[in-house]
Amino acid sequence: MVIIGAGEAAACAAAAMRDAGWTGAITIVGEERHRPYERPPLSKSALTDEEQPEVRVSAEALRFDALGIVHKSDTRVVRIDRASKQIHTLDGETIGYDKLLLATGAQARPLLVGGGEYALTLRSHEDVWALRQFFGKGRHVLIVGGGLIGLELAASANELGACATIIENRERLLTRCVEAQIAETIQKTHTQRGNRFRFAVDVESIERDSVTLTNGERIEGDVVVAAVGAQPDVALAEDADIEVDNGILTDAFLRTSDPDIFACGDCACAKHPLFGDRPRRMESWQVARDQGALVGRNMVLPPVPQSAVPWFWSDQYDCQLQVAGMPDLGATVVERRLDSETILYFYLSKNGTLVGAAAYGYLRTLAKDMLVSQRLIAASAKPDAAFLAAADRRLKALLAA
Ligand SMILES: Cc1cc2nc3c(=O)[nH]c(=O)nc-3n(C[C@H](O)[C@H](O)[C@H](O)COP(=O)(O)OP(=O)(O)OC[C@H]3O[C@@H](n4cnc5c(N)ncnc54)[C@H](O)[C@@H]3O)c2cc1C
Repeated sequence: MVIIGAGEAAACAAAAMRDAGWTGAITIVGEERHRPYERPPLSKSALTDEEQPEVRVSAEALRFDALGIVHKSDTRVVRIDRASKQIHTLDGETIGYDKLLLATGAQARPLLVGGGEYALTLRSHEDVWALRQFFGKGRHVLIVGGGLIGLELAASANELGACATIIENRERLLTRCVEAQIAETIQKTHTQRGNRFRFAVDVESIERDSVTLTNGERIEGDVVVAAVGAQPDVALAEDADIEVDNGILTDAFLRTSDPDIFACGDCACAKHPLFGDRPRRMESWQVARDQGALVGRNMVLPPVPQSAVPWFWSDQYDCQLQVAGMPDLGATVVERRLDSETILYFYLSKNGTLVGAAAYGYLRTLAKDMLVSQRLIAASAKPDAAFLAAADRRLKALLAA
């Protein structure tokens, strides 16, 4: 078993292969110098903690030695030869495989405007080092992109006494993943703390310490950060003629168009039996873990399809955003107000099936309902909309129905 990429998904897959009974060799080849580590803290505690940030190694990677899993770090794979079932590394090494897993993740999307090279990005532990020096008291951080990473960066900058200006080319924040009401609340939280926004305008050009917008405005700051999304790392798959479309395409069992090659995590665009025929690519820690665990199992045992409900979160200040399932498949949206700060939306498909849920506010208030929502989505439940809306009625009762 060979795995390309040494992130969260790879670590879970390798451990799952052993858990499924595989006793042969497992080799993970990753270009970073660290053992697989958790990326979510990079935009949060790794920036705000006073101490120097340490790599937080994934739980499964701590078991590599005990499980007899070989991890080749600092090693970039440059080619897959499907005919001879071998991969080739930049150092000239050749490694043969019986089954191969692509867990190559994603890279921060660069800003393709004049001076785009001045903008810093955040994907790796090393990127945090570059950013930290600009996140102190009195600094002004210019963030291009009002998505989750951009907003978390703005919150972290703010917590350290800096001010952030977010430039977003859509009319509002988070158009892709949440209701306008949640986006407005998030924006308000930032504004109250002194962060600023520019909407519906693009960046024309960048200099080391300023951005010029397409409306002619020039904003000065200490650093420019590009937070304009991530692109799946599909180059190896494309070169090997494996099917790719916004990620490495897989069926619900996480098999690619080559029966001996699998894909999972941020690089994979996978079918999911709960959410129709269209394959979906998710950038989520939990999805990377769930898909890793499933694919590791499927590479050893008779395969079973994805069933875990996709889920992600974002922490900003003392609030959390959580999204489960596929809200974009919803035809009807039902609001459930949990308290003055915390709101939950349910997304029902045309036939009344619960396909998604999104909540924003205090974790302690929303956590239970979001857990139940995931279970209802997994069960393809068709809950009564009035029941969902009534915050005094316990969602758990719907599980028994
Ligand atoms: C700053 C940040 C904050 C985040 N916060 C959250 C959050 O709050 N909540 C949430 O749900 N998700 C969050 N995520 C997303 C989550 O971390 C990712 O979805 C998850 O890490 C994906 O894991 P992965 O293993 O698929 O890919 P990755 O973690 O990207 O790992 C892929 C690895 O493969 C390596 N690789 C690629 N190509 C090659 C090659 N040719 N040869 C060798 N190695 C190669 C890469 O260098 C990388 O180390 C965050 C991500 C970032 C970047």
